[in-house]
Amino acid sequence: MTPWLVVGSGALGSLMAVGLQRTGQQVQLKARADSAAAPQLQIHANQHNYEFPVYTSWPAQPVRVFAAIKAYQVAPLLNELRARPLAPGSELILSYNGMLDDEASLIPSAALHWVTTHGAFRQVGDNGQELVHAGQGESWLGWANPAVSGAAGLPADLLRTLATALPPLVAEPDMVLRRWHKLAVNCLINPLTVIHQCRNGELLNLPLTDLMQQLAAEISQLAAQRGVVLPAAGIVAQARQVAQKTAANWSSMLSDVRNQRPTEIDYLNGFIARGCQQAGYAAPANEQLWQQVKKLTKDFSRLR
Ligand SMILES: NC(=O)C1=CN([C@@H]2O[C@H](COP(=O)(O)OP(=O)(O)OC[C@H]3O[C@@H](n4cnc5c(N)ncnc54)[C@H](OP(=O)(O)O)[C@@H]3O)[C@@H](O)[C@H]2O)C=CC1
Ligand SMILES: CC(C)(CO)C(=O)C(=O)O
Repeated sequence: MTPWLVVGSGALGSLMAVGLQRTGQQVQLKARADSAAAPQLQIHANQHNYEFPVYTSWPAQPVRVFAAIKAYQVAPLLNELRARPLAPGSELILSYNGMLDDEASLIPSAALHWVTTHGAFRQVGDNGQELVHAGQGESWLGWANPAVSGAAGLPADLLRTLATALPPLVAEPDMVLRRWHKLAVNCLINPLTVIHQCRNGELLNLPLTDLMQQLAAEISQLAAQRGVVLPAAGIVAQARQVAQKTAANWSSMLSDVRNQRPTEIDYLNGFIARGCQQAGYAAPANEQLWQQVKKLTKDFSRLR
Protein backbone atom coordinates (compact mmCIF):
# COMPACT_ATOMS: atom_id res chain seq x y z
CA MET A 1 0.00 0.00 0.00
CA THR A 2 1.49 3.39 -1.03
CA PRO A 3 1.57 5.67 2.05
CA TRP A 4 -0.10 9.08 2.08
CA LEU A 5 1.80 12.25 2.80
CA VAL A 6 -0.51 15.11 3.77
CA VAL A 7 1.11 18.53 3.44
CA GLY A 8 0.78 20.59 6.62
CA SER A 9 -1.91 20.10 9.20
CA GLY A 10 -4.45 22.62 7.96
CA ALA A 11 -8.21 22.27 8.10
CA LEU A 12 -8.85 20.28 4.91
CA GLY A 13 -5.54 18.43 5.13
CA SER A 14 -6.38 17.28 8.65
CA LEU A 15 -9.89 16.31 7.55
CA MET A 16 -8.44 14.12 4.81
CA ALA A 17 -5.63 12.77 7.03
CA VAL A 18 -8.15 11.68 9.67
CA GLY A 19 -10.46 10.14 7.06
CA LEU A 20 -7.61 8.23 5.43
CA GLN A 21 -6.24 6.92 8.73
CA ARG A 22 -9.72 5.98 9.95
CA THR A 23 -10.20 3.88 6.82
CA GLY A 24 -6.94 1.98 7.24
CA GLN A 25 -4.48 3.99 5.16
CA GLN A 26 -0.95 4.73 6.28
CA VAL A 27 -0.76 8.52 6.70
CA GLN A 28 2.17 10.82 7.43
CA LEU A 29 2.25 14.61 7.67
CA LYS A 30 4.80 16.79 5.89
CA ALA A 31 5.96 19.86 7.78
CA ARG A 32 8.17 22.51 6.24
CA ALA A 33 11.89 21.64 6.07
CA ASP A 34 12.84 24.63 8.22
CA SER A 35 10.13 24.08 10.85
CA ALA A 36 10.74 22.86 14.37
CA ALA A 37 7.88 20.36 14.07
CA ALA A 38 7.50 17.64 16.71
CA PRO A 39 7.92 14.11 15.27
CA GLN A 40 4.26 13.25 16.07
CA LEU A 41 1.05 15.26 15.84
CA GLN A 42 -2.19 14.34 17.50
CA ILE A 43 -5.42 15.59 15.94
CA HIS A 44 -8.62 15.34 17.93
CA ALA A 45 -11.73 14.81 15.81
CA ASN A 46 -15.16 13.25 16.50
CA GLN A 47 -14.22 12.34 20.08
CA HIS A 48 -11.15 10.40 18.91
CA ASN A 49 -7.45 11.12 18.90
CA TYR A 50 -5.58 10.42 15.69
CA GLU A 51 -1.81 10.33 15.82
CA PHE A 52 0.43 11.00 12.81
CA PRO A 53 4.18 10.83 12.26
CA VAL A 54 5.52 14.17 11.03
CA TYR A 55 8.42 14.49 8.57
CA THR A 56 10.29 17.59 7.52
CA SER A 57 11.94 16.02 4.46
CA TRP A 58 10.45 14.39 1.37
CA PRO A 59 10.66 10.59 1.28
CA ALA A 60 12.75 8.63 -1.21
CA GLN A 61 9.88 6.11 -1.66
CA PRO A 62 6.71 6.68 -3.74
CA VAL A 63 3.94 8.51 -1.85
CA ARG A 64 0.49 9.90 -2.47
CA VAL A 65 0.78 13.59 -1.65
CA PHE A 66 -2.39 15.44 -0.62
CA ALA A 67 -1.82 19.20 -0.44
CA ALA A 68 -4.83 21.32 0.53
CA ILE A 69 -3.13 24.68 0.95
CA LYS A 70 -3.80 28.37 0.40
CA ALA A 71 -3.41 29.61 -3.18
CA TYR A 72 -0.39 31.74 -2.20
CA GLN A 73 1.33 28.60 -0.81
CA VAL A 74 1.09 26.63 -4.08
CA ALA A 75 4.09 28.12 -5.93
CA PRO A 76 6.46 27.71 -2.92
CA LEU A 77 5.37 24.06 -2.51
CA LEU A 78 5.83 23.30 -6.21
CA ASN A 79 9.24 24.98 -6.19
CA GLU A 80 10.19 22.76 -3.25
CA LEU A 81 9.08 19.72 -5.28
CA ARG A 82 11.01 20.89 -8.33
CA ALA A 83 14.17 21.02 -6.21
CA ARG A 84 13.42 17.64 -4.62
CA PRO A 85 11.20 15.64 -7.03
CA LEU A 86 8.91 12.92 -5.70
CA ALA A 87 9.95 9.32 -6.31
CA PRO A 88 8.60 7.78 -9.55
CA GLY A 89 5.16 6.24 -8.97
CA SER A 90 4.13 9.05 -6.61
CA GLU A 91 0.91 11.01 -7.02
CA LEU A 92 0.30 14.70 -6.31
CA ILE A 93 -3.16 16.00 -5.42
CA LEU A 94 -3.57 19.76 -5.08
CA SER A 95 -6.51 21.64 -3.61
CA TYR A 96 -6.85 25.40 -3.28
CA ASN A 97 -9.36 28.14 -3.97
CA GLY A 98 -8.84 30.51 -6.87
CA MET A 99 -6.40 30.34 -9.78
CA LEU A 100 -2.77 31.28 -10.32
CA ASP A 101 -1.69 33.32 -13.36
CA ASP A 102 1.04 30.85 -14.31
CA GLU A 103 -0.65 27.50 -13.69
CA ALA A 104 0.17 26.17 -17.16
CA SER A 105 3.89 26.35 -16.47
CA LEU A 106 3.74 25.76 -12.71
CA ILE A 107 1.49 22.73 -12.17
CA PRO A 108 3.11 19.37 -13.03
CA SER A 109 1.28 17.74 -15.93
CA ALA A 110 0.50 14.59 -13.93
CA ALA A 111 -0.98 16.44 -10.95
CA LEU A 112 -4.61 16.10 -9.89
CA HIS A 113 -6.97 18.69 -8.47
CA TRP A 114 -9.42 17.98 -5.67
CA VAL A 115 -12.30 20.45 -5.29
CA THR A 116 -14.63 20.28 -2.32
CA THR A 117 -17.67 21.85 -0.73
CA HIS A 118 -16.88 20.28 2.67
CA GLY A 119 -16.24 22.85 5.36
CA ALA A 120 -13.67 22.39 8.13
CA PHE A 121 -11.69 24.45 10.58
CA ARG A 122 -9.12 23.90 13.31
CA GLN A 123 -9.22 25.16 16.85
CA VAL A 124 -7.15 24.70 19.94
CA GLY A 125 -9.24 22.90 22.55
CA ASP A 126 -8.78 20.91 25.75
CA ASN A 127 -7.38 18.04 23.67
CA GLY A 128 -4.80 20.12 21.78
CA GLN A 129 -5.43 20.58 18.08
CA GLU A 130 -9.10 19.93 17.33
CA LEU A 131 -10.59 19.52 13.91
CA VAL A 132 -14.18 20.58 13.31
CA HIS A 133 -15.93 19.18 10.25
CA ALA A 134 -18.32 22.13 10.05
CA GLY A 135 -20.16 21.36 6.83
CA GLN A 136 -20.81 18.10 5.02
CA GLY A 137 -20.22 18.56 1.31
CA GLU A 138 -19.05 16.69 -1.75
CA SER A 139 -15.81 16.59 -3.68
CA TRP A 140 -14.49 16.17 -7.21
CA LEU A 141 -11.19 14.72 -8.40
CA GLY A 142 -9.73 15.28 -11.85
CA TRP A 143 -6.56 15.86 -13.81
CA ALA A 144 -5.17 19.37 -13.39
CA ASN A 145 -3.87 19.56 -16.95
CA PRO A 146 -6.62 20.37 -19.47
CA ALA A 147 -4.74 18.38 -22.10
CA VAL A 148 -5.23 15.25 -19.98
CA SER A 149 -8.76 16.16 -18.80
CA GLY A 150 -11.31 13.68 -19.86
CA ALA A 151 -8.82 11.73 -21.92
CA ALA A 152 -7.34 9.41 -19.33
CA GLY A 153 -9.28 7.66 -16.61
CA LEU A 154 -8.37 8.42 -13.04
CA PRO A 155 -6.52 5.71 -11.10
CA ALA A 156 -9.40 3.58 -9.77
CA ASP A 157 -7.66 2.74 -6.52
CA LEU A 158 -6.95 6.42 -5.81
CA LEU A 159 -10.59 7.36 -6.41
CA ARG A 160 -11.86 4.52 -4.25
CA THR A 161 -9.47 5.35 -1.40
CA LEU A 162 -10.35 9.06 -1.34
CA ALA A 163 -14.06 8.32 -1.71
CA THR A 164 -13.90 5.96 1.27
CA ALA A 165 -11.94 8.44 3.39
CA LEU A 166 -14.19 11.43 2.71
CA PRO A 167 -17.36 10.67 0.74
CA PRO A 168 -18.95 11.50 -1.60
CA LEU A 169 -16.37 11.90 -4.36
CA VAL A 170 -17.08 12.34 -8.06
CA ALA A 171 -14.58 11.66 -10.86
CA GLU A 172 -14.47 14.97 -12.74
CA PRO A 173 -13.67 14.73 -16.46
CA ASP A 174 -13.49 18.54 -16.88
CA MET A 175 -11.65 19.91 -13.88
CA VAL A 176 -10.99 23.22 -15.68
CA LEU A 177 -14.73 23.95 -15.87
CA ARG A 178 -15.31 22.71 -12.30
CA ARG A 179 -12.61 25.08 -11.01
CA TRP A 180 -13.98 28.03 -13.00
CA HIS A 181 -17.40 27.45 -11.40
CA LYS A 182 -15.83 27.40 -7.94
CA LEU A 183 -13.71 30.47 -8.73
CA ALA A 184 -16.80 32.36 -9.89
CA VAL A 185 -18.82 31.48 -6.78
CA ASN A 186 -15.95 32.48 -4.49
CA CYS A 187 -15.51 35.79 -6.39
CA LEU A 188 -19.17 36.67 -5.82
CA ILE A 189 -19.41 35.59 -2.18
CA ASN A 190 -16.08 35.87 -0.35
CA PRO A 191 -15.10 39.56 -0.82
CA LEU A 192 -18.67 40.72 -0.27
CA THR A 193 -18.82 38.95 3.10
CA VAL A 194 -15.63 40.81 4.05
CA ILE A 195 -16.93 44.19 2.94
CA HIS A 196 -20.31 43.69 4.64
CA GLN A 197 -18.86 41.69 7.59
CA CYS A 198 -21.64 39.16 7.30
CA ARG A 199 -22.41 35.46 7.03
CA ASN A 200 -22.82 34.02 3.51
CA GLY A 201 -26.62 33.91 3.76
CA GLU A 202 -26.93 37.55 4.76
CA LEU A 203 -25.66 38.57 1.31
CA LEU A 204 -29.02 37.48 -0.08
CA ASN A 205 -30.80 40.21 1.88
CA LEU A 206 -28.50 43.03 0.69
CA PRO A 207 -29.07 45.03 -2.51
CA LEU A 208 -26.22 43.32 -4.38
CA THR A 209 -27.97 42.00 -7.49
CA ASP A 210 -26.52 44.57 -9.93
CA LEU A 211 -23.01 44.17 -8.52
CA MET A 212 -23.21 40.36 -8.65
CA GLN A 213 -24.41 40.54 -12.26
CA GLN A 214 -21.52 42.80 -13.22
CA LEU A 215 -18.96 40.60 -11.44
CA ALA A 216 -20.41 37.56 -13.19
CA ALA A 217 -20.38 39.25 -16.62
CA GLU A 218 -16.67 40.06 -16.25
CA ILE A 219 -15.86 36.51 -15.09
CA SER A 220 -17.90 35.06 -17.96
CA GLN A 221 -16.05 37.25 -20.49
CA LEU A 222 -12.62 36.13 -19.27
CA ALA A 223 -13.73 32.48 -19.14
CA ALA A 224 -14.94 32.72 -22.77
CA GLN A 225 -11.62 34.26 -23.79
CA ARG A 226 -9.94 31.19 -22.23
CA GLY A 227 -12.29 28.79 -24.03
CA VAL A 228 -14.57 28.07 -21.05
CA VAL A 229 -18.34 28.47 -21.43
CA LEU A 230 -19.66 29.99 -18.19
CA PRO A 231 -22.80 32.10 -18.72
CA ALA A 232 -23.13 35.07 -16.35
CA ALA A 233 -26.72 34.29 -15.36
CA GLY A 234 -25.65 30.79 -14.30
CA ILE A 235 -22.85 32.21 -12.15
CA VAL A 236 -25.22 34.51 -10.26
CA ALA A 237 -27.77 31.74 -9.76
CA GLN A 238 -25.08 29.35 -8.51
CA ALA A 239 -23.58 31.91 -6.13
CA ARG A 240 -27.01 32.65 -4.67
CA GLN A 241 -27.67 28.92 -4.26
CA VAL A 242 -24.33 28.40 -2.49
CA ALA A 243 -24.96 31.43 -0.25
CA GLN A 244 -28.31 29.89 0.67
CA LYS A 245 -26.88 26.41 1.31
CA THR A 246 -24.04 27.83 3.43
CA ALA A 247 -26.16 30.63 4.92
CA ALA A 248 -24.84 30.22 8.47
CA ASN A 249 -21.14 30.07 7.42
CA TRP A 250 -18.55 32.76 7.75
CA SER A 251 -16.66 32.64 4.43
CA SER A 252 -13.02 31.54 4.48
CA MET A 253 -12.01 35.06 3.44
CA LEU A 254 -13.86 36.72 6.30
CA SER A 255 -12.36 34.17 8.72
CA ASP A 256 -8.88 34.96 7.34
CA VAL A 257 -9.48 38.69 7.80
CA ARG A 258 -10.76 38.24 11.34
CA ASN A 259 -7.71 36.11 12.18
CA GLN A 260 -5.45 38.69 10.51
CA ARG A 261 -4.27 36.11 7.99
CA PRO A 262 -3.59 36.99 4.35
CA THR A 263 -6.55 36.32 2.07
CA GLU A 264 -6.74 34.61 -1.33
CA ILE A 265 -8.22 37.73 -3.00
CA ASP A 266 -5.26 38.00 -5.44
CA TYR A 267 -6.24 34.56 -6.79
CA LEU A 268 -9.99 35.27 -6.98
CA ASN A 269 -11.14 38.75 -8.07
CA GLY A 270 -7.48 39.74 -8.56
CA PHE A 271 -7.03 36.86 -11.02
CA ILE A 272 -10.11 38.02 -12.97
CA ALA A 273 -9.09 41.71 -12.99
CA ARG A 274 -5.52 40.97 -14.13
CA GLY A 275 -6.68 38.45 -16.74
CA CYS A 276 -9.20 40.89 -18.22
CA GLN A 277 -6.63 43.66 -18.29
CA GLN A 278 -4.16 41.40 -20.11
CA ALA A 279 -6.87 40.49 -22.61
CA GLY A 280 -7.44 44.19 -23.29
CA TYR A 281 -10.69 44.91 -21.49
CA ALA A 282 -11.60 46.31 -18.11
CA ALA A 283 -13.17 44.41 -15.19
CA PRO A 284 -14.10 47.34 -12.92
CA ALA A 285 -16.30 45.39 -10.50
CA ASN A 286 -13.70 42.68 -9.81
CA GLU A 287 -10.91 45.30 -9.75
CA GLN A 288 -12.84 47.33 -7.16
CA LEU A 289 -13.41 44.35 -4.80
CA TRP A 290 -9.81 43.20 -5.25
CA GLN A 291 -8.44 46.61 -4.27
CA GLN A 292 -10.95 47.09 -1.44
CA VAL A 293 -10.03 43.77 0.24
CA LYS A 294 -6.31 44.33 -0.39
CA LYS A 295 -6.55 47.72 1.32
CA LEU A 296 -8.31 46.20 4.33
CA THR A 297 -5.64 43.50 4.67
CA LYS A 298 -2.49 45.32 3.61
CA ASP A 299 -0.80 44.79 6.97
CA PHE A 300 -1.35 41.00 7.09
CA SER A 301 1.93 39.46 5.99
CA ARG A 302 2.04 36.21 4.09
CA LEU A 303 3.69 33.84 6.47
CA ARG A 304 5.25 32.08 3.49
N1 LIG B 1 -11.34 24.97 5.19
C1 LIG B 1 -12.39 24.81 4.39
O1 LIG B 1 -13.51 24.52 4.85
C2 LIG B 1 -12.25 24.98 2.90
C3 LIG B 1 -11.08 25.44 2.33
N2 LIG B 1 -10.99 25.55 0.95
C4 LIG B 1 -9.75 26.01 0.34
O2 LIG B 1 -8.79 24.95 0.46
C5 LIG B 1 -7.47 25.48 0.66
C6 LIG B 1 -6.93 24.96 1.99
O3 LIG B 1 -7.79 25.45 3.02
P1 LIG B 1 -7.56 25.18 4.57
O4 LIG B 1 -7.31 23.74 4.80
O5 LIG B 1 -8.67 25.84 5.27
O6 LIG B 1 -6.19 26.01 4.80
P2 LIG B 1 -5.22 25.98 6.06
O7 LIG B 1 -4.49 27.28 6.08
O8 LIG B 1 -5.98 25.55 7.27
O9 LIG B 1 -4.22 24.79 5.72
C7 LIG B 1 -3.08 24.86 4.92
C8 LIG B 1 -1.96 24.15 5.67
O10 LIG B 1 -0.91 23.82 4.80
C9 LIG B 1 0.32 24.21 5.44
N3 LIG B 1 1.33 24.41 4.37
C10 LIG B 1 1.26 25.23 3.31
N4 LIG B 1 2.35 25.09 2.51
C11 LIG B 1 3.13 24.15 3.11
C12 LIG B 1 4.38 23.56 2.79
N5 LIG B 1 5.08 23.93 1.70
N6 LIG B 1 4.89 22.63 3.62
C13 LIG B 1 4.21 22.24 4.75
N7 LIG B 1 3.00 22.76 5.11
C14 LIG B 1 2.48 23.71 4.30
C15 LIG B 1 -0.05 25.46 6.20
O11 LIG B 1 0.89 25.79 7.18
P3 LIG B 1 0.90 27.31 7.82
O12 LIG B 1 -0.35 27.41 8.64
O13 LIG B 1 2.14 27.29 8.61
O14 LIG B 1 0.91 28.26 6.69
C16 LIG B 1 -1.38 25.03 6.79
O15 LIG B 1 -1.19 24.22 7.92
C17 LIG B 1 -7.64 27.00 0.62
O16 LIG B 1 -7.41 27.44 -0.69
C18 LIG B 1 -9.11 27.22 1.00
O17 LIG B 1 -9.63 28.42 0.47
C19 LIG B 1 -12.02 25.19 0.14
C20 LIG B 1 -13.17 24.71 0.65
C21 LIG B 1 -13.41 24.61 2.07
C1 LIG C 1 -18.42 28.29 -0.72
C2 LIG C 1 -17.82 29.18 0.35
C3 LIG C 1 -18.19 30.61 0.08
C4 LIG C 1 -18.42 28.66 1.64
O1 LIG C 1 -18.16 29.48 2.73
C5 LIG C 1 -16.32 29.02 0.32
O2 LIG C 1 -15.78 28.25 -0.47
C6 LIG C 1 -15.41 29.84 1.15
O3 LIG C 1 -15.83 30.35 2.19
O4 LIG C 1 -14.24 29.96 0.74
